[in-house]
Amino acid sequence: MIFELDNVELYFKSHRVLNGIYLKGETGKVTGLLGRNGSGKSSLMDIAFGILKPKYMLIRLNNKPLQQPLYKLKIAKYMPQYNFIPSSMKVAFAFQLYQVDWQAFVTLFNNFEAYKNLRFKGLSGGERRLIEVYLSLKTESKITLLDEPFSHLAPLYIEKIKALILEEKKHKIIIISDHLYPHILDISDTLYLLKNGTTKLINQLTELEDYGYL
Ligand SMILES: Nc1ncnc2c1ncn2[C@@H]1O[C@H](COP(=O)(O)OP(=O)(O)OP(=O)(O)O)[C@@H](O)[C@H]1O
Repeated sequence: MIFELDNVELYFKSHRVLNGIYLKGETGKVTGLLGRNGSGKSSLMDIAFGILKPKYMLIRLNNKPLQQPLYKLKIAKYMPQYNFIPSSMKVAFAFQLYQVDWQAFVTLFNNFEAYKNLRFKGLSGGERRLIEVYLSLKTESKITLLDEPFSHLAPLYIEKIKALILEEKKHKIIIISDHLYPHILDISDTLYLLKNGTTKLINQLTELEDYGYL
Protein backbone atom coordinates (compact mmCIF):
# COMPACT_ATOMS: atom_id res chain seq x y z
CA MET A 1 0.00 0.00 0.00
CA ILE A 2 1.18 3.53 -0.82
CA PHE A 3 -0.17 6.60 0.97
CA GLU A 4 0.69 10.04 -0.40
CA LEU A 5 -0.03 13.53 0.82
CA ASP A 6 0.45 16.06 -1.93
CA ASN A 7 -0.16 19.72 -2.58
CA VAL A 8 -1.39 20.57 0.91
CA GLU A 9 -2.08 24.22 1.64
CA LEU A 10 -3.25 25.05 5.16
CA TYR A 11 -4.17 28.42 6.61
CA PHE A 12 -5.22 29.43 10.12
CA LYS A 13 -6.98 32.73 9.36
CA SER A 14 -4.47 34.55 7.17
CA HIS A 15 -1.46 32.61 8.54
CA ARG A 16 -0.25 30.12 5.94
CA VAL A 17 1.11 27.14 7.88
CA LEU A 18 1.60 24.58 5.08
CA ASN A 19 2.16 24.88 1.37
CA GLY A 20 3.94 22.66 -1.12
CA ILE A 21 3.74 19.46 0.89
CA TYR A 22 4.66 16.04 -0.43
CA LEU A 23 4.94 13.04 1.86
CA LYS A 24 4.88 9.34 1.03
CA GLY A 25 4.32 6.32 3.24
CA GLU A 26 4.67 2.72 2.07
CA THR A 27 3.93 -0.63 3.63
CA GLY A 28 7.15 -2.00 5.06
CA LYS A 29 8.62 1.45 5.62
CA VAL A 30 8.80 4.01 8.41
CA THR A 31 8.39 7.59 7.25
CA GLY A 32 9.92 10.09 9.70
CA LEU A 33 8.81 13.70 9.91
CA LEU A 34 11.06 16.24 11.61
CA GLY A 35 10.55 19.95 12.14
CA ARG A 36 10.88 22.71 14.67
CA ASN A 37 8.13 23.60 17.14
CA GLY A 38 5.22 25.11 15.27
CA SER A 39 6.43 23.94 11.85
CA GLY A 40 3.12 22.14 11.25
CA LYS A 41 3.86 18.45 11.94
CA SER A 42 0.74 17.81 14.05
CA SER A 43 -1.41 19.76 11.60
CA LEU A 44 -0.08 17.57 8.80
CA MET A 45 -0.88 14.41 10.79
CA ASP A 46 -4.40 15.74 11.44
CA ILE A 47 -4.80 16.40 7.72
CA ALA A 48 -3.51 12.91 6.84
CA PHE A 49 -6.05 11.31 9.20
CA GLY A 50 -8.81 13.54 7.86
CA ILE A 51 -9.73 15.48 11.00
CA LEU A 52 -8.37 18.83 9.77
CA LYS A 53 -9.48 20.16 6.41
CA PRO A 54 -6.98 22.44 4.68
CA LYS A 55 -7.70 24.84 1.83
CA TYR A 56 -6.15 22.42 -0.69
CA MET A 57 -4.92 18.86 -0.46
CA LEU A 58 -4.53 15.77 -2.53
CA ILE A 59 -4.36 12.47 -0.70
CA ARG A 60 -3.71 9.33 -2.73
CA LEU A 61 -4.01 5.72 -1.65
CA ASN A 62 -2.36 3.31 -4.08
CA ASN A 63 -2.14 6.12 -6.66
CA LYS A 64 -5.87 6.89 -6.52
CA PRO A 65 -7.23 10.13 -4.99
CA LEU A 66 -8.91 9.47 -1.65
CA GLN A 67 -12.49 10.67 -1.81
CA GLN A 68 -13.23 10.56 1.91
CA PRO A 69 -11.34 11.20 5.15
CA LEU A 70 -8.86 8.43 5.94
CA TYR A 71 -10.38 7.71 9.37
CA LYS A 72 -13.66 6.71 7.71
CA LEU A 73 -11.94 3.84 5.88
CA LYS A 74 -11.09 2.25 9.26
CA ILE A 75 -7.67 1.17 8.04
CA ALA A 76 -5.69 3.78 9.98
CA LYS A 77 -4.82 4.51 13.61
CA TYR A 78 -3.70 7.92 14.78
CA MET A 79 -1.91 8.52 18.05
CA PRO A 80 -2.07 12.29 18.58
CA GLN A 81 0.34 14.34 20.67
CA TYR A 82 -2.11 14.54 23.57
CA ASN A 83 -3.50 11.76 25.80
CA PHE A 84 -6.42 10.24 23.96
CA ILE A 85 -7.54 7.46 26.31
CA PRO A 86 -10.04 8.79 28.87
CA SER A 87 -8.68 9.05 32.44
CA SER A 88 -11.59 7.08 33.84
CA MET A 89 -11.05 4.07 31.56
CA LYS A 90 -9.54 0.92 33.06
CA VAL A 91 -6.29 -0.34 31.56
CA ALA A 92 -7.68 -3.84 30.92
CA PHE A 93 -10.68 -2.38 29.12
CA ALA A 94 -8.45 -0.35 26.78
CA PHE A 95 -6.64 -3.56 25.78
CA GLN A 96 -10.00 -5.21 25.07
CA LEU A 97 -11.20 -2.21 23.09
CA TYR A 98 -8.07 -2.17 20.91
CA GLN A 99 -8.03 -5.97 20.74
CA VAL A 100 -4.44 -6.12 21.94
CA ASP A 101 -3.08 -8.98 24.01
CA TRP A 102 -2.43 -7.95 27.64
CA GLN A 103 -0.18 -10.93 28.34
CA ALA A 104 2.19 -10.08 25.48
CA PHE A 105 2.37 -6.52 26.81
CA VAL A 106 3.32 -7.50 30.36
CA THR A 107 5.83 -10.01 29.05
CA LEU A 108 7.63 -7.06 27.45
CA PHE A 109 6.91 -4.51 30.19
CA ASN A 110 6.66 -6.73 33.29
CA ASN A 111 6.39 -3.94 35.86
CA PHE A 112 2.96 -3.08 34.40
CA GLU A 113 1.53 -6.40 35.62
CA ALA A 114 -0.08 -4.74 38.66
CA TYR A 115 -1.79 -2.02 36.60
CA LYS A 116 -4.34 -4.20 34.81
CA ASN A 117 -7.31 -3.13 36.90
CA LEU A 118 -6.27 0.48 37.45
CA ARG A 119 -7.81 3.45 35.72
CA PHE A 120 -5.57 5.59 33.48
CA LYS A 121 -5.75 8.47 35.95
CA GLY A 122 -3.88 6.25 38.44
CA LEU A 123 -0.82 5.99 36.16
CA SER A 124 2.08 8.40 35.71
CA GLY A 125 2.21 10.53 32.55
CA GLY A 126 4.93 8.33 31.04
CA GLU A 127 3.22 5.06 31.97
CA ARG A 128 0.01 6.28 30.41
CA ARG A 129 1.84 7.34 27.28
CA LEU A 130 3.64 4.02 26.98
CA ILE A 131 0.31 2.17 26.97
CA GLU A 132 -1.13 4.59 24.40
CA VAL A 133 1.89 4.11 22.13
CA TYR A 134 1.79 0.34 22.56
CA LEU A 135 -1.94 0.09 21.80
CA SER A 136 -1.63 2.40 18.78
CA LEU A 137 1.17 0.25 17.41
CA LYS A 138 -0.20 -3.20 18.13
CA THR A 139 -3.85 -2.71 17.21
CA GLU A 140 -4.98 -3.88 13.78
CA SER A 141 -4.27 -1.25 11.13
CA LYS A 142 -2.69 -0.68 7.74
CA ILE A 143 -1.57 2.90 8.35
CA THR A 144 -0.29 4.10 11.74
CA LEU A 145 0.34 7.76 12.47
CA LEU A 146 2.39 8.48 15.60
CA ASP A 147 2.80 12.05 16.85
CA GLU A 148 5.58 12.29 19.49
CA PRO A 149 5.54 8.71 20.76
CA PHE A 150 8.94 8.98 22.50
CA SER A 151 8.77 12.33 24.23
CA HIS A 152 7.67 11.16 27.70
CA LEU A 153 9.24 7.72 27.75
CA ALA A 154 12.29 6.42 29.65
CA PRO A 155 15.27 5.38 27.45
CA LEU A 156 14.74 1.65 27.92
CA TYR A 157 11.07 1.94 26.96
CA ILE A 158 12.00 3.96 23.89
CA GLU A 159 14.30 1.17 22.72
CA LYS A 160 11.55 -1.41 23.19
CA ILE A 161 9.06 0.74 21.29
CA LYS A 162 11.57 1.24 18.46
CA ALA A 163 11.96 -2.54 18.19
CA LEU A 164 8.16 -2.88 18.05
CA ILE A 165 7.94 -0.25 15.31
CA LEU A 166 10.47 -2.20 13.22
CA GLU A 167 8.41 -5.35 13.75
CA GLU A 168 5.04 -3.71 12.97
CA LYS A 169 6.26 -1.88 9.86
CA LYS A 170 6.54 -5.23 8.08
CA HIS A 171 2.79 -5.11 7.46
CA LYS A 172 2.02 -1.41 7.98
CA ILE A 173 2.73 2.08 6.77
CA ILE A 174 4.15 3.95 9.76
CA ILE A 175 4.42 7.74 9.76
CA ILE A 176 6.13 9.14 12.84
CA SER A 177 7.14 12.52 14.22
CA ASP A 178 9.14 13.33 17.33
CA HIS A 179 11.62 15.93 18.62
CA LEU A 180 13.92 13.15 19.87
CA TYR A 181 15.36 13.10 16.37
CA PRO A 182 18.18 10.52 16.86
CA HIS A 183 15.48 7.89 17.43
CA ILE A 184 13.61 9.01 14.32
CA LEU A 185 16.84 8.80 12.32
CA ASP A 186 17.47 5.29 13.68
CA ILE A 187 14.18 3.82 12.51
CA SER A 188 13.16 5.84 9.44
CA ASP A 189 13.43 4.49 5.92
CA THR A 190 12.26 7.80 4.46
CA LEU A 191 12.82 11.11 6.16
CA TYR A 192 11.23 14.52 5.63
CA LEU A 193 11.97 17.86 7.23
CA LEU A 194 9.11 20.30 7.51
CA LYS A 195 10.39 23.82 7.08
CA ASN A 196 8.69 27.06 6.06
CA GLY A 197 5.51 25.11 5.38
CA THR A 198 7.21 22.74 2.92
CA THR A 199 8.47 19.16 3.23
CA LYS A 200 12.03 18.51 2.17
CA LEU A 201 13.11 14.94 1.48
CA ILE A 202 16.29 14.28 3.42
CA ASN A 203 18.80 12.00 1.71
CA GLN A 204 21.86 12.84 3.77
CA LEU A 205 21.98 13.81 7.42
CA THR A 206 24.15 16.84 6.64
CA GLU A 207 21.06 18.31 4.95
CA LEU A 208 19.48 18.67 8.40
CA GLU A 209 22.31 21.08 9.24
CA ASP A 210 22.16 22.78 5.86
CA TYR A 211 18.45 23.46 6.38
CA GLY A 212 19.15 24.80 9.88
CA TYR A 213 17.27 22.07 11.77
CA LEU A 214 20.37 20.96 13.68
N1 LIG B 1 -6.30 25.52 15.85
C1 LIG B 1 -5.33 26.41 15.52
N2 LIG B 1 -5.64 27.71 15.32
C2 LIG B 1 -4.70 28.60 14.95
N3 LIG B 1 -3.40 28.30 14.74
C3 LIG B 1 -3.04 27.02 14.94
C4 LIG B 1 -3.98 26.01 15.33
N4 LIG B 1 -3.33 24.82 15.42
C5 LIG B 1 -2.04 25.09 15.12
N5 LIG B 1 -1.87 26.40 14.85
C6 LIG B 1 -0.60 27.03 14.43
O1 LIG B 1 -0.10 26.32 13.33
C7 LIG B 1 1.30 26.17 13.42
C8 LIG B 1 1.67 24.68 13.34
O2 LIG B 1 1.22 24.03 14.53
P1 LIG B 1 1.47 22.48 14.75
O3 LIG B 1 0.89 22.13 16.07
O4 LIG B 1 0.98 21.74 13.56
O5 LIG B 1 3.06 22.43 14.79
P2 LIG B 1 4.04 21.26 15.27
O6 LIG B 1 5.14 21.20 14.26
O7 LIG B 1 3.28 20.01 15.51
O8 LIG B 1 4.60 21.86 16.64
P3 LIG B 1 5.19 21.11 17.96
O9 LIG B 1 6.42 20.39 17.52
O10 LIG B 1 5.50 22.26 18.87
O11 LIG B 1 4.12 20.21 18.48
C9 LIG B 1 1.74 26.87 14.70
O12 LIG B 1 2.17 28.17 14.38
C10 LIG B 1 0.46 26.92 15.52
O13 LIG B 1 0.45 28.05 16.35
